[in-house]
Amino acid sequence: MSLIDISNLNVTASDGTEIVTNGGMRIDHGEIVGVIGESGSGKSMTLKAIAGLLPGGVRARGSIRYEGEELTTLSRAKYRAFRDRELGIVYQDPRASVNPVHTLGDFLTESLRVNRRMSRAEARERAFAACREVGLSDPEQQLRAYPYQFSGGMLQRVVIAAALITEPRLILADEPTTALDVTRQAEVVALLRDQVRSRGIGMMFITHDLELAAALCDRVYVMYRGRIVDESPAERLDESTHLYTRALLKARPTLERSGNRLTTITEDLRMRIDEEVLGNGAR
Ligand SMILES: Nc1ncnc2c1ncn2[C@@H]1O[C@H](COP(=O)(O)OP(=O)(O)OP(=O)(O)O)[C@@H](O)[C@H]1O
Repeated sequence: MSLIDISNLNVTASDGTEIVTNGGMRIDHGEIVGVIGESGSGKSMTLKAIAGLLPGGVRARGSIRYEGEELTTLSRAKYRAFRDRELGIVYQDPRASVNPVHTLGDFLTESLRVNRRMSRAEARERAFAACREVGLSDPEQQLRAYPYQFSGGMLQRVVIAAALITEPRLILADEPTTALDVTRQAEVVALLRDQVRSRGIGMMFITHDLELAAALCDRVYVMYRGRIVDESPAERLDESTHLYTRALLKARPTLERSGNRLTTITEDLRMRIDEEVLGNGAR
């Protein structure tokens, strides 16, 4: 049985606009699954549907099973308990995940104290260990600090520590390195990969970056206009025959052809992709 098994997922905005159409996806135990696609293709909304964190007015229909348990019918309270028990979530901007007026120690220990009812001392011990695991050298001092005292890369390490501290079995990572400078990006990806692999847990990793997805993931889904249009083992992504995946591969910025990515997907090509994917030209 897969860790996560999604079928017929439809995510709809309050005005009826379809955001995700007939989504189907699975993540096996211990598997790192990439989701790639352009901005607005529905990657984050798929993640939020799994986490039960869709914005107000946005609805999900269909089936999302976690080890066979249907999530879409859970009450709010049960969904919250499920998230706390099973999921770790890492977003793009670490500053949006933390409370600027709370110390990082409070941030890291809050869910342990509130949801796991750990004593202050026990939660602090756990937080120290979690900090060391993500490469923070002086937890004693760092846990007393406030978010503004940390660089983006260091803060993302703390957010990853917080995502792992409750020992989840699935990490949902939404472009976790996009907001970081290039030198920090590789470190944070390596940290996530090492932690996920050594714990044998699953991860959904959303990215715009095809090369990163190919290098990090076991399997990759490609999304276009709310639809999952292609799926490939990561090491064979380069060989995909899907028109859109081929267009993404061609549009990759290279050293010779740097600059705005995806500029080589021309309107003409887009119309052909729409015809193939949607069956009837533009939506
Ligand atoms: N609160 C909302 N209500 C209605 N529609 C929304 C809402 N938030 C986002 N959308 C729409 O849902 C679609 C998918 O957005 P989503 O954030 O999942 O895309 P994405 O692939 O993650 O893009 P990005 O890479 O830019 O984050 C977009 O067309 C977006 O405009």
